[in-house]
Amino acid sequence: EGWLSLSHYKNDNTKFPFHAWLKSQQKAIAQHKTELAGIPHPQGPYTVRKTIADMIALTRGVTCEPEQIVIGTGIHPLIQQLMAMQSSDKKIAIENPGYSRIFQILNSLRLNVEPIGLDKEGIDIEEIKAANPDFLFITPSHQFPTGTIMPISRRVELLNWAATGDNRYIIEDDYDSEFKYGTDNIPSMQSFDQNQRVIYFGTFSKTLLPSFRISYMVLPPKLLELYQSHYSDRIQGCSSLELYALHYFIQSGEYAKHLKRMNQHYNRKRKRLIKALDAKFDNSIDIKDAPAGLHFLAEFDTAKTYADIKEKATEEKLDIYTIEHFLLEKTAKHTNSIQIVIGFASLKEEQIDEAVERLYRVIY
Ligand SMILES: Cc1ncc(COP(=O)(O)O)c(CN[C@H](CF)CCC(=O)O)c1O
Repeated sequence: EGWLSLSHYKNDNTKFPFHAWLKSQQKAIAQHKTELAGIPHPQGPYTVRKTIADMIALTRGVTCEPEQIVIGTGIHPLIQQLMAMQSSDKKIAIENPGYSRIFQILNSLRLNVEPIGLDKEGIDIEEIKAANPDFLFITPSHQFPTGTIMPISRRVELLNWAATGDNRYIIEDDYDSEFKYGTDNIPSMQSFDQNQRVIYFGTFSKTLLPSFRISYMVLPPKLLELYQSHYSDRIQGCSSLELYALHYFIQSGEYAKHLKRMNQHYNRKRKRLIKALDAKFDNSIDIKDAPAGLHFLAEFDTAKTYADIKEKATEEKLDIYTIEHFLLEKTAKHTNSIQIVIGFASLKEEQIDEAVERLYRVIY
């Protein structure tokens, strides 16, 4: 039989309301033929930015004007724009383990990038102070990939750190923050930043579909000025048809309805998967179960190496990513356990038992 996926890459497309999206696209065409005939504002159509600004104010406490929002075709091009307008002597710190793709991109821009370790509350503040970076790239809402939800105390410490240096910025990557299961939804760091030091990043990849390529950043006023002087002749990358469709999808309440449905759906699947894993692996598994997002980290007692695991996973046709995919310095020290990032979004509920069986055969 075919492959099963425990990858964190894919969403569950069986639940996407394609009909509702189609209706939003039809509305976009009916109402915006003039705009569709031209090229959009470099940051994306104002109407769409206003809708996003209103939404994140409500859901994440982000305070911003539509003028501060820059829409882009993913976090990668947005980060590239942000960093390309900085002088090349800037230093960026990034969580390790963390989002290795961003790490690669920042390195390819020949920037000074420094991996920073984590403690149980998230990124290590002592290491940050020692590194003294100009930018700090973090995922406080659900640390990628360990899942840690950064407590408010650590967030305040980081905001104080940012405020006590000139031109220090925190890049808050709030991906998959829309998915919380039974735990309170801590507002964004941007919402309690008093010194305009937080650059807020959001994406529709996790809540809609990653192939839509619709993401955005919220720039503090000073960086917005720099952006507008650098990129006034830039052309927005996203399709205006899709952006206006997004606008109607949100305005019609379909987006909120979809989020509610997906939270319930993912929570049910997550609980069932964890139950099946605990039953099969008994006490040889330690699940770092942060009740958030579309994946969690699990540690397994085994003498196997990461190379063995990868090879066996291919044999078993099980799509999984070990912690190695997220280590920025690619040195997974060999101990008597291995860590795997388990994504549950694309797995169907009826496939859970089979996936757990295969995982067991991969590890033992
Ligand atoms: C930490 C993090 N912040 C943002 C995104 C959203 O990016 P975009 O779709 O461009 O808006 C992702 C999505 N990451 C991809 C799918 F999971 C790739 C994962 C990998 O490279 O391991 C992510 O992990």
